[in-house]
Amino acid sequence: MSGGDPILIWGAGAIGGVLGAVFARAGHEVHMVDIVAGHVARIRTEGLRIEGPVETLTQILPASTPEELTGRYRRVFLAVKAHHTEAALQALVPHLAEDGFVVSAQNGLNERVIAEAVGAHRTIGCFVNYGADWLGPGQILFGNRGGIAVGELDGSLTPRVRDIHALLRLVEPDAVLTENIWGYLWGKMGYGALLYATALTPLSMSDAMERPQARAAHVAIGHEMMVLARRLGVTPVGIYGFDPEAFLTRDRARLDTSFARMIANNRRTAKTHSGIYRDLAVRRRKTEVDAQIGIAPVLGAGVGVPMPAVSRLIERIHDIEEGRCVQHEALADTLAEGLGTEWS
Ligand SMILES: NC(=O)C1=CN([C@@H]2O[C@H](COP(=O)(O)OP(=O)(O)OC[C@H]3O[C@@H](n4cnc5c(N)ncnc54)[C@H](OP(=O)(O)O)[C@@H]3O)[C@@H](O)[C@H]2O)C=CC1
Ligand SMILES: CC(C)(CO)C(=O)C(=O)O
Repeated sequence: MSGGDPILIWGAGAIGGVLGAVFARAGHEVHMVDIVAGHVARIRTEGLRIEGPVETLTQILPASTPEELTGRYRRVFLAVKAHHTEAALQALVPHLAEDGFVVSAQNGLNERVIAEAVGAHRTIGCFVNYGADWLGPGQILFGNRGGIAVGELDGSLTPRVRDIHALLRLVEPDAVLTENIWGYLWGKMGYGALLYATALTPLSMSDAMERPQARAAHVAIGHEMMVLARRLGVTPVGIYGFDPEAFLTRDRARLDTSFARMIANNRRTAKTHSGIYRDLAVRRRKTEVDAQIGIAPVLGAGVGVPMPAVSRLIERIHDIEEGRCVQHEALADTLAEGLGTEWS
């Protein structure tokens, strides 16, 4: 057994499942929590199987539903979808030790919500970009390696964040310990918004990003996000080929390079479609849109940054969620039309 306090993973799906299985394989004591009873049962009997091109492993782990869980934990990873964060926290907080903290292994700015619930001093920020899919009870596809960054919200390099960084390096050897976690989270807000645009289509992420007809919309969406980040005083960090400066300045050559890199990276993954696409087309359920990129237009309104293309994107995702339209190859193409923000 490796040193350190036991680790609680709250949300044992694609992201949390990979974390828990890899930590446990390295000898850490890990407890998994999930609301899907059949998944929990499989994890503690036959084990959690991680499969795909990155690596294959099976770990039998202690696991519970939130109702079954007992005890208090110091090291907690939260890996539920962004719109489940508040509900998860309600059940999680009684299990958080006095000196415990929650690491958000999620997309979006959930650190704000977690800090509201448990205090900023008990919240650690984390950016995750490896690709994974929950395939069924006890079974997760680890589709591709991807960036991970972890940092305290105030940028300080504390012993506990160094400890979490060391853990995350078990999953991604190049995981970064950062003094600018908000920069990574906003980099992913920009890139993530593009993934929402790709999910308006049935195409793979790379095919959707490659369509010239969608380029103006993609640029407008990324631009609005990066203008907002800057207005909020954040310096976004480039991730997975997404170049914040290219989207901020809309420099054509730099954008071409950025798109080429995002497309090439997404061609190398066994996870061809985003989690958003899977929610819409495979799992047929609501996406994280409101809790993830939906907060951007609200923040934008507060600081005078209009976000018309992002707002249209959010409306289109709602249209699909609520059955008013279906995914279509050209659905993203018109998002920037007539806004005067077209890229030329
Ligand atoms: N998958 C990926 O490749 C990536 C995902 N992310 C982000 O990581 C986060 C997690 O996503 P992902 O792992 O894909 O999601 P999954 O749906 O695969 O896993 C989340 C798990 O948490 C469960 N859950 C929901 N509510 C609760 C609750 N209150 N208490 C305990 N468990 C709960 C879910 O059940 P149910 O399914 O019934 O809701 C599900 O089993 C998201 O923010 C996502 O955007 C970031 C980078 C890549
Ligand atoms: C596609 C991916 C893994 C980012 O690369 C993602 O964040 C998602 O599926 O939501």
